[in-house]
Amino acid sequence: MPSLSFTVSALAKVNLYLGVYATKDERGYHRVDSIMAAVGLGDTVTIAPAKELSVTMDPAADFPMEQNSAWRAAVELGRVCGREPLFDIHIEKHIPIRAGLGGPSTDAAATLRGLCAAWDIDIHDERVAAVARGIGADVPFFLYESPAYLSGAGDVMEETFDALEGMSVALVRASSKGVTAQEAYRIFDANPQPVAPIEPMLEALRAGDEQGVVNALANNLAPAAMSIAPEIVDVLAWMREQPGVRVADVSGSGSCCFALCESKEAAQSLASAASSERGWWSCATQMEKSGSNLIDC
Ligand SMILES: C[C@](O)(CO)[C@H](O)COP(=O)(O)OP(=O)(O)OC[C@H]1O[C@@H](n2ccc(N)nc2=O)[C@H](O)[C@@H]1O
Ligand SMILES: Nc1ncnc2c1ncn2[C@@H]1O[C@H](COP(=O)(O)OP(=O)(O)OP(=O)(O)O)[C@@H](O)[C@H]1O
Repeated sequence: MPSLSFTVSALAKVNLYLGVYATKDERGYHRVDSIMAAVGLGDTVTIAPAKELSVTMDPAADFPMEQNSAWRAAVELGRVCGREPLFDIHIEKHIPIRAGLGGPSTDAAATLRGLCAAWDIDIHDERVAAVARGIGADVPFFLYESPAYLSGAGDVMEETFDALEGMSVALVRASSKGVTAQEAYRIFDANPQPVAPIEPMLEALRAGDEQGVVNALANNLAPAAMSIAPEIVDVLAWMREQPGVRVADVSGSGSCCFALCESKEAAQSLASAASSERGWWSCATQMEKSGSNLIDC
């Protein structure tokens, strides 16, 4: 039995740029260009040695543990590395689901990070990247620095940027059942949307130009998310009117929206007003340098 326990922070992401194309790969996944940034809202994943594998969540999951992204990541990494994943994995959930914030994906990436530490495997080993991609398109992002540009199905690392750390962000999600990525891509196929040019966002990130990032924010999956969860339209209109908001958009497939704010205070006031005036889930946070981090071992 391995001897060490690990605690890993599993942060959420927002998409600063999402360009979905109608073309698909052999799995039926759309070709996308995705630029994601980690934010300070996160789950906490604790991994402790045990006699057999188990995954628990707080609040408790309403689905079998074998379907948990963390379980799938542990089993698959064990298989490719010839190890038995004998761990209790416990996830303290804070990231809302069906929100486009990458919750299940970051939990899987945090599990991979913890198991790599336990088994002394380089997190950037090609086997780990392949396992990550097999669990979900967003998983590889959480193994690298943030922000990052990924191509392919949104799972092939192209470039990371030394930019935006600490930038204030507010997250708002109207209460509803949310949107799954699968549903959003299905609606996109029925009505494909044009892709915004990616170069202005890449140039802004390379230059560390915050205003350039604000100007280049784009997501052509947002109309699909809005048709599934029409309350997004109301949330975004409201956010864009709030003081200190530089820009606001849908994160990935939604239904969570995010605003890049002028200050920490602006993000905090927006989040409190969203909850107190509108009854929406909200969070004031900031951009972080990496989507998953070992915080204790
Ligand atoms: C919307 C985004 O979150 C933007 O970052 C991602 O593209 C989705 O990433 P994800 O939730 O990790 O996606 P997965 O769990 O791998 O896939 C869920 C479903 O989304 C669709 N999917 C996902 C990614 C992609 N490039 N094309 C797709 O068509 C597929 O129907 C897939 O069955
Ligand atoms: N660790 C996990 N945390 C939460 N949900 C999980 C986890 N593992 C598997 N799931 C399943 O994933 C479903 C949510 O998937 P979905 O792709 O809609 O997530 P999301 O939060 O929108 O993330 P993304 O931004 O990556 O699309 C849950 O209803 C649950 O059945």
